[in-house]
Amino acid sequence: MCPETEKLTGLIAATFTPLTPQGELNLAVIGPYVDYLLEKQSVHSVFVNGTTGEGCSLTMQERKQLAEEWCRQGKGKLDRVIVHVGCLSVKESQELARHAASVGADAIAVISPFFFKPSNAEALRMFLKDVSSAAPQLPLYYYHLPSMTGVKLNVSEILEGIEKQIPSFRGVKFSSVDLGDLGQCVSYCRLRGWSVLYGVDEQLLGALPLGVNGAVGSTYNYAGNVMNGMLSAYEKGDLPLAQTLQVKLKDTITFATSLGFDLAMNKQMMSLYSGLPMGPPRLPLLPWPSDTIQDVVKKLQQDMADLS
Ligand SMILES: CC(=O)N[C@@H]([C@@H](O)[C@H](O)[C@H](O)CO)[C@@H](O)CC(=O)C(=O)O
Repeated sequence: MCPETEKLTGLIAATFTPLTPQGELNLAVIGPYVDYLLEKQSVHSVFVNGTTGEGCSLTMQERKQLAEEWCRQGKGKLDRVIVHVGCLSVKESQELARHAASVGADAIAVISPFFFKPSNAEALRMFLKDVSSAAPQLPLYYYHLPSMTGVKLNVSEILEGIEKQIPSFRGVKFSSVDLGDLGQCVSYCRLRGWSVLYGVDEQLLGALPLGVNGAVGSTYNYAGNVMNGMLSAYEKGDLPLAQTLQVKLKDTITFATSLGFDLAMNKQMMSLYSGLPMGPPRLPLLPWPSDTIQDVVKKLQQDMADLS
């Protein structure tokens, strides 16, 4: 059974998946990637095989290899390795959940299936329950990302009574801009000692007064220092500084969006900014020309400079 779980706090990097130029997993990058996050970004936890990690574009075998390597390289260094195990097939999600437990992951997260979508909250709770039954000892987080899944059920509705069905349920990764639903979700989770992690990096500051415990996002791979600064400014009550730092990240994303920001661009930004070879995105995503990436990384460098 899943023990009581300490709350997840602070920034959690949604990791990119390093691929070779030929498009195969490049597991050798993960060791240096762990060190980069810790030493250069002061980010101490990771969320593996999620959207940023192209989890749904990877094979089962690749997802297992990545989960295993992140746990192996992160052992004794990272605070938490959370593995996303959501799949369209509940059986495959169970297999990944079982595997995550066997390699020492700290928690699992599950997105809603998005081809055949759950028709109501109960159907989604049943799906999550079946996944949890394969790894009952691991804390389970529901990963809410309606813009990508098209599953628009309110989280507050999904949470209703979920603890009775899923004893290992410990919270939500909330990647929606619906702050009303977020507030209700936080209120439900807080009463039960669970965590809510916000997933829209460019407006994290807006979610803090509602009581989110931490954040999972792609940009903390390269803007971790600045956003850690934003969190501590908020905690100290220095709102003008927190606002400045938050808007800096938004400025970068706005510029990237004007060029067509997507996961492929994000991944290439990470490679150029960090020096870690993340490699190409996987089809159907297409790589961007290098001059576009140079422009956006120049903007990122300007925005991050002298703020961290
Ligand atoms: C749709 C999407 O990819 N959202 C990102 C954000 O970090 C996003 O990249 C960021 O807010 C920039 O828009 C995360 O919520 C995704 C995430 O945590 C994950 O990779 O699982």
